[in-house]
Amino acid sequence: MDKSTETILSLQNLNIGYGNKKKFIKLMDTLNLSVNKGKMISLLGANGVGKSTLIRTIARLQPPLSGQIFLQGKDITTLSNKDIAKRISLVLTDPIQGGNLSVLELVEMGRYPHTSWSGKLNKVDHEKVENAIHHCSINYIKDANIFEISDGQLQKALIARALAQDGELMLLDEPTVHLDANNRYSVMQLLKKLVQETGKSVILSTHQVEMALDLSDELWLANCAESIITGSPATLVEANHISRMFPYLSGKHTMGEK
Ligand SMILES: Nc1ncnc2c1ncn2[C@@H]1O[C@H](COP(=O)(O)OP(=O)(O)OP(=O)(O)O)[C@@H](O)[C@H]1O
Repeated sequence: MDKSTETILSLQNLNIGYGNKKKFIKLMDTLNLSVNKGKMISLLGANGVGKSTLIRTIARLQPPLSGQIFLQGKDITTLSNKDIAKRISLVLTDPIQGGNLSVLELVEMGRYPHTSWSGKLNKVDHEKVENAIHHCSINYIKDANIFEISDGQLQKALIARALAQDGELMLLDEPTVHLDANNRYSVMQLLKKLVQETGKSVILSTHQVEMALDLSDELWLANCAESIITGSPATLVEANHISRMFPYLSGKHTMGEK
């Protein structure tokens, strides 16, 4: 099979939201989407539209209301937690639990789904950790404590942990939140570089519309009233979906003329 068209993720008739006996909130309806190998996808949409919920559902942190999710052809409900962790690397915005870790130790945690019960890292694990640190250009802080480094550096360390985990799919919920403009750009560029150099697929949620337009292979536009609209940035700009959803950008951003 041509690797570039290999489907890593497929969502089939997926409905997401929250439901219990008292309350039922459907956020996104009948999602039929797929992600190919080596693609960077940005998930855009207003506050509360359900971006984090979608990421959490794909990562199996919460169940869908209905429908199915396939990871490399396997229904995720049939996979063990360890299998999921080997296939999906997740970067959330939650504060890190775990106390007094160095950057190196944080990145090493990415290998835990691959180690035996002892949790001991072998030669391959150490190589993957070194590689991830190298790719993310954080060698200079690898011995620093994670509480001593800046938010931008920590975000890169978390991405390195996800890379060391070596899942085919990286899911990141607002990876640039709390970062200054330079660091937002540098983190998004890092993700782009990783997609190009490692062939991983990335889905990230963000409110950084312009950077997503510049760097993504595909956008998923989540809108309360409709199902997700997908396409390349150029296609979605041309079809006026971007100007309709983000009117503040009007006249400021058309593809190729910034
Ligand atoms: N555990 C929960 N139970 C019920 N409703 C929830 C729960 N968690 C989130 N919601 C609701 O689901 C909706 C979507 O939340 P979500 O965090 O997925 O949105 P989002 O698009 O990521 O928003 P933002 O851009 O602000 O981060 C919100 O209205 C939120 O209040």
